Amino acid sequence: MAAVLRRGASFICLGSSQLLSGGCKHGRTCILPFFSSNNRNSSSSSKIKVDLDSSTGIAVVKFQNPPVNSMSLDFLTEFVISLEKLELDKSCRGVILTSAQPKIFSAGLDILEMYGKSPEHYAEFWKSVQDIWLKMYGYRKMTIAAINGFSPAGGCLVALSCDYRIMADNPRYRIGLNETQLGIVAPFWFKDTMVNTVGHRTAELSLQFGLMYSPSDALKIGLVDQLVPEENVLGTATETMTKWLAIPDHAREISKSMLRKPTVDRLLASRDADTKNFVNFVSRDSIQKSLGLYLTMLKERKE
Ligand SMILES: CCCCC/C=C\CCCC/C=C/C(=O)SCCNC(=O)CCNC(=O)[C@H](O)C(C)(C)COP(=O)(O)OP(=O)(O)OC[C@H]1O[C@@H](n2cnc3c(N)ncnc32)[C@H](O)[C@@H]1OP(=O)(O)O
Repeated sequence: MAAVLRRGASFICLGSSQLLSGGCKHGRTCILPFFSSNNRNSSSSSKIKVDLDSSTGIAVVKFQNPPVNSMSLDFLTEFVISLEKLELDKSCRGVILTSAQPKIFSAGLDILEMYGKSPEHYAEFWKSVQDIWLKMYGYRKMTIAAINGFSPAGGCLVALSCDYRIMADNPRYRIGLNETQLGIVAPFWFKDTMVNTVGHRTAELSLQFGLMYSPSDALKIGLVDQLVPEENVLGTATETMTKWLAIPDHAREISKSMLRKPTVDRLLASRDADTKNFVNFVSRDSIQKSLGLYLTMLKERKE
């Protein structure tokens, strides 16, 4: 039985029951939107903060999973629920993704979810990674990534899945699909997303070397669309979204679907095989060893 708390106009539901929200179907703790009296609807689960301005139709979704916004199973579950709710909300026309953490957009998939766990856990985790990509790449509403920090691997994939990317022009930041540097392999749908954005030859170099690009190099290869001073990232994203929203929604949405559906369909046609492939791959001793060494390297860097 779920514990349901009512706090003013907001509901919080805890547990696996779905008494109040279609969004709680994943059986995890979730918090329903808090409706205020003005045009802003905010909701804040533990890892994702949503702020929807229904007068403009623009929602800002902030990652708040310290220290580095790594995408754990819980993070991905909350993220997909938030996007589902916004997709169903008629007052929302566009979504900006950004980070509440300084200097980091997202450190990518949580490596601890792929290290030292059971095959069942790997399968559950991988399905949630597939879910977020399928949701984002096929998202009906306009999406902008406001990339205000480092964005390796899964963080880069999330940005690539948006319709437009604005990055902070800070030469210390990096973005890219660096999987091979960890001794792992970006699956075919990560690769497809990269190829669709930067072209085949650049993707060949990028994926094989596991290249991480500075903002100016990322702009050169078309991995991001625009660089702005760090303090202007969210403001520019909001202005840009307003321009895109001048296009009639149905026309933009159908155009996006024509371009992206074949890529989405490739994964939909082979989800189970892709999951099995991931579980077999990540369970190998050699891959576990690589991930263990990488985690140690991350820790030792600080000492
Ligand atoms: C053909 C078959 C194919 C089948 C498929 C097979 C394989 C699947 C591939 C799966 C695709 C994988 C995608 C991914 O996203 S893998 C993750 C890649 N991410 C990274 O490489 C980023 C690693 N992190 C960093 O580079 C840095 O942390 C940073 C983001 C630049 C931030 O640096 P800094 O501010 O200095 O923070 P720290 O390094 O000190 O980190 C703070 C703590 O956070 C831990 N951490 C960092 N990143 C991760 C992560 N991704 N997952 C889990 N934990 C992470 C770090 O260890 C620190 O922990 P501590 O405080 O306990 O020491």
